[in-house]
Amino acid sequence: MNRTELRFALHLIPFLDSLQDFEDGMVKLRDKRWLVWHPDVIAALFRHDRELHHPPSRTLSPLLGTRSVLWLDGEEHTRYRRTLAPMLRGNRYQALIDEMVERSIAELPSDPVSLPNWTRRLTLRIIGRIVFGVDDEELLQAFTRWLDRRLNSRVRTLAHRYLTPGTTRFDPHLDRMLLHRARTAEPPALAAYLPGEDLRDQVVSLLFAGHETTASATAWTLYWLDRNPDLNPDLDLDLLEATIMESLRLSPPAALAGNRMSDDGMVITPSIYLAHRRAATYDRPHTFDPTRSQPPPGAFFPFGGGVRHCPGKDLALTEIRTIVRALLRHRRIRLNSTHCTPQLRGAAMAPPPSLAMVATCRR
Ligand code: HEM
Repeated sequence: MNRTELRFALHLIPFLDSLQDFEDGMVKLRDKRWLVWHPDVIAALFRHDRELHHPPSRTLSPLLGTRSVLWLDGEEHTRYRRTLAPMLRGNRYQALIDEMVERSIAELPSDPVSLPNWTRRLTLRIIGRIVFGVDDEELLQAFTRWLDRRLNSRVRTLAHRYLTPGTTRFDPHLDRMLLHRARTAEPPALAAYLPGEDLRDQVVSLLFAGHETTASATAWTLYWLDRNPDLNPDLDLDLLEATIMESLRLSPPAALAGNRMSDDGMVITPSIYLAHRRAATYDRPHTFDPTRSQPPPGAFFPFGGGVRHCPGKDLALTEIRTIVRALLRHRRIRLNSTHCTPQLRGAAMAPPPSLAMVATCRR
């Protein structure tokens, strides 16, 4: 591994920050491996996505399995997408989300809680209900413990990736519990529509993809609102939407989209983080400004793009909107947000667990 790749692997965010003035909007990581963020290149890449391959993430595939929808390709991938698209529409679950959010807010103590941990627990409960059709707190806690042991620390993540590459990191006991829940799910729960042969990998992938990023997007939105007390998006839905979008721009939950590979083996990684902070595209790129105008194609893609664009986008936005509005309606929020260095979980960029929220009742 060369020095550039080592910095990419070990210090992703400082490495990306060091590239912010590169006008080309692309950098070679090693032979046949490029990191790209120029909007024209990104737009062209997504336009031709169907002709490209989508190799598995070396960090995530030992956890999510080789059959995960995140890296299946061709006909199999199209079939899964067709099943998932109608099942992940946000308005289908609005009543369920309202009820779960209200309950979680009612349970909030008046003592400080870790904001990222709270949003993670809530979004996992929501996707758990969507996938299995029932609440199973014990199962979700076991899933979180399993995930945390593998992704919670950058050192652990990298040790697994480079010292024991290719080793699966499944927990047979947890897999048995997940499969039992999935096999006994009744329609309209999502698991009831997934084919039996890949069930474990798809269920784990949906639970993972369906909560980590949404949790971090919600926590970042609340963070930016706390830093900009003049904004009052509770009263204005357009402003709330613009605030969420600007938070997704400046603090994208996924710093990188999935790898793309050409027939001759050239691997291209789109950098969401760098595209969203490009000075040639955005005026004052590091300033939080929800009044920005529409960015050009290829400049804003928090949910990726092309044939792999996130199928959970609508659901995620419904969750973020609902959680933020309900919190602002019921509680007065204070965060201890002075030092908020992003924490990486895989390539997901979350606020650190030390970001604490005090939520007092509004009277
Ligand atoms: C704010 C929240 C979310 C963000 C920022 C986000 C972001 C992303 C990104 C960047 C990708 C890769 C796209 C690409 O490579 O072009 C992706 C893929 C995916 N996401 Fe999301 N996501 C979010 C929420 C969700 C939710 C709620 C679900 C529900 C299960 C979900 C399920 C998936 C799946 C299954 C894929 C793989 C799609 C494929 O490869 O065809 N995501 N997401």
